Amino acid sequence: MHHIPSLLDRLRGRLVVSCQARVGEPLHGSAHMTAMALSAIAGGAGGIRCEGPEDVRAIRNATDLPLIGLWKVGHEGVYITPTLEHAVQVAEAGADLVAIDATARQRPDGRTLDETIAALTERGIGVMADVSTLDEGIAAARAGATVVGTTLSGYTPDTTGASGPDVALVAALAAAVDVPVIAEGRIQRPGQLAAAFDAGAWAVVVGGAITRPASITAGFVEAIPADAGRRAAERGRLHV
Ligand SMILES: CC(=O)N[C@H](C=O)[C@@H](O)[C@H](O)[C@H](O)COP(=O)(O)O
Repeated sequence: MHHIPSLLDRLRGRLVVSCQARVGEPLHGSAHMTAMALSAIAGGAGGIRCEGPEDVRAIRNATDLPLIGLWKVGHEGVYITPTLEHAVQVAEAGADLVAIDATARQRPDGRTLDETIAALTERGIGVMADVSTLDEGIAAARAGATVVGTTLSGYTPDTTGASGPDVALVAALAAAVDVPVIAEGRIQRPGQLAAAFDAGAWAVVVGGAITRPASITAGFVEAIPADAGRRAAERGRLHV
């Protein structure tokens, strides 16, 4: 764990960009995600969050900046790095911190969160605890998590329905735990990132607003007025 203090120092006050594309998305694949990561770094990102051992390995080969790795298995329940074995493989692929689901839900390998965090820290692997509530963050910090992130707020049965980022959770965690708090989830605009830092975030992770061109495009498309086509035609500039 000797590298952890300097790693945290390198993340302090920085933007981490999450570069992820699921199977079936046009940008899926390590070459695309490495290009995405390098683009984010060119823009000033201080770290990268990425998914799956292949992408972690590829991006590790492309940068020395801090890497937060995870492994998504499925879409429901505990799907962010669900087992100890997944976490170890993400670390072996080159992640500096491994993000794991740190909610109070039952884990598929039968290990408790405490056992999982203990087994990782014994191996010298730093843990980002992805939580959805204050209580989960406190429990994860107590169990020895290296950092706590708000990643899962809005994505559990008890916390669904949120629209913007959970800045209140960032503030509550920052007041309650003595490990760094990472703000993550639904940060769409620079002002929201600033608000997360003001609330006490150590670092801020932004994903989709930077790295998901399909949803960025959809946001613009949704803004097209319903009568835009008709009004344009009425202006009579059709050369047909
Ligand atoms: C809930 C979940 O599965 N979150 C995932 C965690 O890695 C990613 O799908 C998100 O993109 C990431 O957390 C960044 O958030 P946003 O893309 O909203 O900036």
